[in-house]
Amino acid sequence: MSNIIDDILSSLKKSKIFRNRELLLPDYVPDELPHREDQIRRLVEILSPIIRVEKPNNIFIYGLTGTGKTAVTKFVLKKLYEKINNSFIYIYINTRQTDTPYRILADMLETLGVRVPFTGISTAELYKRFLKKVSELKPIIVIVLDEIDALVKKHGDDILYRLTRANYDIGKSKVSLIGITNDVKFIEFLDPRVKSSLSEEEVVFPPYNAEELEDILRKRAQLAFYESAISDEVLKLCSALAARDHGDARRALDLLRVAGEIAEREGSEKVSVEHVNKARVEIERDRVFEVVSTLPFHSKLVLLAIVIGFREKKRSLTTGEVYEIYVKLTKKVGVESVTQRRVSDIINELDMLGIITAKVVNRGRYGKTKEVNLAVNEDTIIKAITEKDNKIAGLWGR
Ligand SMILES: Nc1ncnc2c1ncn2[C@@H]1O[C@H](COP(=O)(O)OP(=O)(O)OP(=O)(O)O)[C@@H](O)[C@H]1O
Repeated sequence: MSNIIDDILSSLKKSKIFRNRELLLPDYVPDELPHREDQIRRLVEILSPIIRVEKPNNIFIYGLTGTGKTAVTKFVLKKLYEKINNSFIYIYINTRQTDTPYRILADMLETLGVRVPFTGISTAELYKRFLKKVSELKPIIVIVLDEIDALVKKHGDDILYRLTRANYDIGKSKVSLIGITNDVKFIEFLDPRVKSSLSEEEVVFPPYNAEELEDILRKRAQLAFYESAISDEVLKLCSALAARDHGDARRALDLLRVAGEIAEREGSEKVSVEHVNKARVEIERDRVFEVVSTLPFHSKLVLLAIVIGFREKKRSLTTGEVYEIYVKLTKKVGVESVTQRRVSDIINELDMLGIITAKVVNRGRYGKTKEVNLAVNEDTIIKAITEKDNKIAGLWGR
């Protein structure tokens, strides 16, 4: 047994592919961010009052996923901090991970050096302590709230409202906010006062095109891979695939990294086009697994109804057929069913997630219905539904 482990460890140690694989991981902030010069310049200009210890305007940053919003923001703040660290402090919080107003305030206080018990104090009290600490400090406080749509969808915009009011509450201009989101529609749902305060300045991150992605990948690959392990063909393929997807640099980097990992597992000395294609399948399978296994209970049942209907009828299904099978499943698991209207909404949600396709068809005097088809591998769906949910696993005889 220990021989197997030693063998694997020593083969990993002597990677022929990666010089430094970590440089391709999503959290790594590279020292160069090609094709984001405009956004970097804008952010530096907006933040420049901190040099004089004056509060910069609040900034609202938006753009699709993987367009470099987080990387650029962290990069700019880190570089500014290296140069002028006595005039400001910055706090970065990803509100999808730190997902309650309590934890957000607690994290902010802890970054400012104030210890906070895990529970036992109210959010209002924490906010008061935060204001007190901020007004005592000399530097400007820049707070980055990444993925703020996640926070607002879960907890409303109360905490944002408080933070946009912080300067009034302490009677000094000390706190600057940077809100980041990839959900452009989200801002419309904000309280108008929060909205206008947060978007004193707006910075938009457009998607990358294939050539830009290729430049980005090439720079990252030079550091992460041995020169002999990577080819132009592979870089071009990863960029083209990610550009087709909507110019997502994260996806391009993931493809390249996973292709490298597959090449390494197979003992190859070079990443090939075939490795990239295998990486595509592996990433898609992981994505489907992640999306499906975290669906709410009734959405899982609806999806299972679609899989069962498909196996029986071997053709696309109507919403009515899906509903019928779904109701039978709810009886089997002993839960109350939701309405047909809600099932129809769930079908739309599954469509938006890319798990199924639901196309409206006109059936003449029978009115309109939807043609429901599966868009991803059936076995991955079943595995994701049954592995994480005992109640549903029973239906499948596991
Ligand atoms: N111009 C660039 N040069 C090098 N790497 C980049 C560039 N833009 C993005 N990346 C890399 O792509 C990945 C995704 O970028 P980032 O997390 O900044 O995207 P995002 O716009 O914040 O996405 P999301 O909205 O999904 O959080 C990261 O690994 C980042 O380092």
